Amino acid sequence: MGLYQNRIVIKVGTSTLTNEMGKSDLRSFDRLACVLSDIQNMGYEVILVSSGAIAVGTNKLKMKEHPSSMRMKQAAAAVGQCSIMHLYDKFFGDYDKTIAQILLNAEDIEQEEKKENLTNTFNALLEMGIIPVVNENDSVSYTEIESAERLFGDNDMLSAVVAVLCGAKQLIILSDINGLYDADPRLYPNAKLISRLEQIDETVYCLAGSAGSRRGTGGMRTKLQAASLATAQGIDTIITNGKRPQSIYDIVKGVNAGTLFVGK
Ligand SMILES: Nc1ncnc2c1ncn2[C@@H]1O[C@H](COP(=O)(O)OP(=O)(O)O)[C@@H](O)[C@H]1O
Ligand SMILES: N[C@@H](CCC(=O)OP(=O)(O)O)C(=O)O
Repeated sequence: MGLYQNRIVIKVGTSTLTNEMGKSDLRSFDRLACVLSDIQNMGYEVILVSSGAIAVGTNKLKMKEHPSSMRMKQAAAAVGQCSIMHLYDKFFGDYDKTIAQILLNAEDIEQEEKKENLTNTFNALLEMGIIPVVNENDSVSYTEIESAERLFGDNDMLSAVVAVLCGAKQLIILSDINGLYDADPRLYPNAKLISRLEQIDETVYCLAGSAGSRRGTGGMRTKLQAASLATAQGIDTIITNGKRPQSIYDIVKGVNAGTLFVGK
């Protein structure tokens, strides 16, 4: 399949969009909107895959703890999704950009007709210079939240699925860490950043531990699975730090920042 050389998918995790107290990190939202708007002004087509609905909803509902039941998680996601779209609309609006919301479930990708509709919608939005903001439709689906048989797994996987569906040239996964290290730096402070990988095999999976913050899910393992799916379709995948979205300027020009998984 041919890839669109100017089309980029960026995924941002909960840990980048919320602070230690679980509240929305407004500076992160603003910085991200600024860089992505600027990148679009430079001629790139931008698709944003954003997590954060459950965490932001949990905060808005003033729940004392992260909800443990499925129904409360889904309710929190329904509330939080509104809030994050409101914030994106506000910040992207400041940079004169229009955004659109696309909420997906696994079956939307599995059925050929739905898949085609979805691709047409993405293409129409991008042609009009609109920035689609994608999340899993958590309120009607549980694949993301806790199913054992998961296609998306979490939003890392969803971002790879979207990158493949849209024929993006690059998938950029923004995390709360600079990239993949040779061990989890939270446990091993001397761990070294790996700047480039041609192959994702079992030895690489062995380096990946679980999520770093209470707010993130999946940790590096799900990012490796996403990179594996995307690179198999020729899509370069980069993990980099969401607190410094300015590195996206380098990444789109092919300059390394974080960890690059080379597309095959
Ligand atoms: N080998 C590794 N290299 C880098 N980070 C790792 C590694 N193993 C585990 N991690 C953890 O993965 C975390 C990032 O994943 P996660 O918490 O799910 O964040 P996000 O919300 O950005 O998706 C890091 O903060 C880190 O603690
Ligand atoms: N759809 C969920 C995403 C959960 C998820 O994958 O979170 P993260 O590991 O921070 O990307 C939400 O919006 O809360």
